[in-house]
Amino acid sequence: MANQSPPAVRIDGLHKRFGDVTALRGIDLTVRRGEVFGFLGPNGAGKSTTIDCLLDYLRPTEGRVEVFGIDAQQESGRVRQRVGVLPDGYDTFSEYTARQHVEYAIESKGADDDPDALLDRVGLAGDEERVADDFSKGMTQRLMLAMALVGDPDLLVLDEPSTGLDPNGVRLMREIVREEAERGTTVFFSSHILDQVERVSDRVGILADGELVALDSVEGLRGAGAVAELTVHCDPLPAAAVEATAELPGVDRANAEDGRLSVTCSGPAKVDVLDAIRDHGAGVQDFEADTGSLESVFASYTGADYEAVAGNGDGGGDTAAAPEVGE
Ligand SMILES: Nc1ncnc2c1ncn2[C@@H]1O[C@H](COP(=O)(O)OP(=O)(O)OP(=O)(O)O)[C@@H](O)[C@H]1O
Repeated sequence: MANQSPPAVRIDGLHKRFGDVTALRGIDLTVRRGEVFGFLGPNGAGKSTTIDCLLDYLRPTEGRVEVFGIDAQQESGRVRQRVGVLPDGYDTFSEYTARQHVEYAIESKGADDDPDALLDRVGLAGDEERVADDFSKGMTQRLMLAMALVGDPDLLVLDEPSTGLDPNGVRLMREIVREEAERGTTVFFSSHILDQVERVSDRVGILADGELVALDSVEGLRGAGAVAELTVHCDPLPAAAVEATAELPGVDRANAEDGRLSVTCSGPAKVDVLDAIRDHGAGVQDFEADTGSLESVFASYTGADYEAVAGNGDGGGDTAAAPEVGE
């Protein structure tokens, strides 16, 4: 073999136009083997279009996509053999039962999975004989996930996987992503649900208006883009320390009250703040840092209002709640 380990996904100069609409404006992206990659962006940013080019459901206007070193357009059959897909929007075969759907996926891939075990894994034990047409949206999403897992794929592509899921379904989806990642599966999933992305991703790419505007770990993005709120408990707290802090680059605000210094600053300025306080004679007893959520990063890169995006009625369940703020 010429190359032992090409990345899971390599996207070079991907452009896609639909008539007058430019959906992708030159995406360059590499997804490493074994990582969980969250593809984040507001509605219409181009997430599904990118995924559709990766699976050869759409042909790029320009650019190239490779999956495990295989050209996604020239050899889409080979690519699909190694990929499990949960599409954004789906058509079930109305007269087929859940088990028949999974059996169909097993047959198409030439795999030998146990359909009932897969249905059990996605929480559909007991529903094997039911006709998929009778399924709720969330149950259909679970069924599609079972089909995506057929054949133990090397790459799982999940387009808006939380759509229609209740909080338990969202949690299950997260657990399955983690389990798959632990087994070495690469997971590429798109979402505008920040909480979902934040909890499971090794790295995140933010897409806005057809361009990749940020690419980093969740922590890296927070550090680079977010505002930090520091509360530093000091004894003593000399006025000089407060003044010096207020004048630091990256600091917006510094207020002292009852031996507590509250500072609003850019993420990277946090360390300078603590140094300056100590250098000016303050005795730092304790501090708390709220380093901001991915919400603020998302908003700063995309200009999108997270609340508007999260509350767009796609049934994100508990995911629509504000993300947990890290240390
Ligand atoms: N078949 C099509 N014909 C015309 N325009 C299209 C087509 N498919 C997508 N687009 C446009 O391309 C842009 C990107 O759409 P895409 O579906 O990739 O966004 P997305 O990030 O997946 O959005 P969402 O979060 O709403 O699913 C949008 O402006 C969309 O209207």
